Amino acid sequence: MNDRSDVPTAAVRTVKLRKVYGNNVAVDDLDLTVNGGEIFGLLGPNGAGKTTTGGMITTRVLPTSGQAFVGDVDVVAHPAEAKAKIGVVPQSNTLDRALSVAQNLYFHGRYFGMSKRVAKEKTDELLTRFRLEDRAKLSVSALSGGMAQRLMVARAIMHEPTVLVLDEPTSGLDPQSRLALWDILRDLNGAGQTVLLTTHYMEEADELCDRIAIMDHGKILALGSASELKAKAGGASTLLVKVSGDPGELIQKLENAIGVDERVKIVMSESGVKIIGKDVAQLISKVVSSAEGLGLKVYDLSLVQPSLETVFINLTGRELRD
Ligand SMILES: Nc1ncnc2c1ncn2[C@@H]1O[C@H](COP(=O)(O)OP(=O)(O)OP(=O)(O)O)[C@@H](O)[C@H]1O
Repeated sequence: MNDRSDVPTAAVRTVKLRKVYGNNVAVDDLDLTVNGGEIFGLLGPNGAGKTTTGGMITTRVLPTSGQAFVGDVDVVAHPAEAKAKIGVVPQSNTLDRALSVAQNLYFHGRYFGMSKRVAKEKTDELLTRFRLEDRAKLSVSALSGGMAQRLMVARAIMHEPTVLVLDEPTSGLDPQSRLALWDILRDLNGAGQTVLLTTHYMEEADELCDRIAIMDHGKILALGSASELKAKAGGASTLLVKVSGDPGELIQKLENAIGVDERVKIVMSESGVKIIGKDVAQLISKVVSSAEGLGLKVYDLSLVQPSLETVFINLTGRELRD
């Protein structure tokens, strides 16, 4: 007997979800499931299609084809119903500058059908919870970036959505505000809130997310927990080499000396030359002699353990960063 009554409905599900802009396939037949109660991260470089995916799930971008569901609600067929189940924190500041901090919350509550009394109570509760009570009467333009972001999260969860969707939530925040926001998201999730976020910060995905989908060119390249993804990279680590002089020459020479294939990849990054592979520690002497042969001085050499960055480079041959 195939009794599926005990299988919980996914918090978010996409079926062959697709968005095409002109000739550009921004999201390419994406099948994705976010389980209730998890923090799910879409990790990828700029232009991977993360924002467009989030936009389609949150009804702000119309799919070219395919479907997206929040719970069992089809977001294209029933956008109003879907919106009530979704809390959105967009990439840019969308707080209403004509309103005070408290009013931004209050009117959001009213918009979602709360009575004046309930909207007022909820506003006060959220201002306290997000440590904004002493700013309640101020204009939102008086808030720091971190505070504005906290207010946007407070506003997004005010109507108790099934899923909280955040697009690059810590982009542009200082490190302290970033950590504070991670704490807030962990607390919310601890209280049962399902979270879907997009990010191009591998640390953010690594630290925060239960499961991560690595995305590039509109497709998911790999999916799993951070440790599962790192294990999939076959334990590849990174040898980071810094030389005085032109590292381009060194890359050329190393490619000849080491032989680059699917087991070893060499990329140039801002921080130096990265050699990625399983046993790269064994290549140290070859790297040093290659550099010396070119008259380049190696002034730093370090071995970096597998990270999501390694996973991304292994999958694409490119760096995750811009
Ligand atoms: N409104 C639009 N019109 C035309 N092309 C678009 C539009 N929005 C996105 N694109 C294109 O779709 C692709 C995916 O963009 P998207 O913004 O979803 O990526 P992303 O991974 O979220 O990157 P970012 O972090 O820069 O927002 C890119 O090639 C982008 O140029």
